[in-house]
Amino acid sequence: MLRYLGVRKQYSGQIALDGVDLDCPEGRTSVLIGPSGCGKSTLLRLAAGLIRPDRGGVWFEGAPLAANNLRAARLRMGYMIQEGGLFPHLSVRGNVELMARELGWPAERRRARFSELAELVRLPARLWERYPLELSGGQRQRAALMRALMLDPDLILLDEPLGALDPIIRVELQRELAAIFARLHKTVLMVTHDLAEAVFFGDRLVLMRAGCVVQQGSAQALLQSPAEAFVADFVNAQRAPQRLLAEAAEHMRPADV
Ligand SMILES: Nc1ncnc2c1ncn2[C@@H]1O[C@H](COP(=O)(O)OP(=O)(O)OP(=O)(O)O)[C@@H](O)[C@H]1O
Repeated sequence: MLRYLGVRKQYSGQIALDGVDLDCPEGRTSVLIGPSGCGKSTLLRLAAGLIRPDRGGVWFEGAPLAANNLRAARLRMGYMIQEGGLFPHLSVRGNVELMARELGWPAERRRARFSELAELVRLPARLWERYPLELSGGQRQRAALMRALMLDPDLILLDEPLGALDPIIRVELQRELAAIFARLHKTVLMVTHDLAEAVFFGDRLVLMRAGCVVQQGSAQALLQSPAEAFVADFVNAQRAPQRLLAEAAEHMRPADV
């Protein structure tokens, strides 16, 4: 569904992506991991069409993303940027319903979808009319997640979606989101700094370093057969690599074997 071919991207002379080939298959969750600054968010921005590659291309549903098809493609994507990116002058409801309003959804449909999502992310009704500045970081993150999911997109791009949440809500949301993505056959490309979260969500893990993909495949493959020393170092830097391995075995799908 989403494919990067030979993608290179520089920001003012500094290389952010150095020839990335990556396939995000339909109905699967691919998780980007790697050290800070290795290019993970840049990959999401390219998919959302916010920036253009200097070389190579980003393909969505078999067609290269270009000026003439970007808007139609964007309407089928939900994108949540790292800090949430809520508009400060709009309430939670205003932010979440913005695109649906622009597309002419009747008020009743908007409200029904809003309530469904608020329940999913556990955002209490007393916060719905508040402005982003009146929310905690975790509440803002949940509102941003609602906004990304509002139009029921086929492709979901999430940049550290659960990073600001407290551990209990985070674990609950991990479970529910993973179940929803699987049930509704969503294609997801997600960034996380937490390898345990990556193992939990990811059908496919993509480990990056300095603008390049170092290894991609099942969590099991990454943990048990690291392609190079960097992969092993990255895994071993986690608090409980052995536990991750057990979890990876538990979450493995038949297709990954
Ligand atoms: N707008 C920009 N202008 C200049 N350099 C940028 C810009 N955005 C990103 N970069 C640089 O490009 C590189 C890749 O950035 P990117 O945000 O994709 O990394 P990341 O892996 O998502 O990092 P993190 O995990 O810290 O969010 C970094 O060196 C970063 O400093």
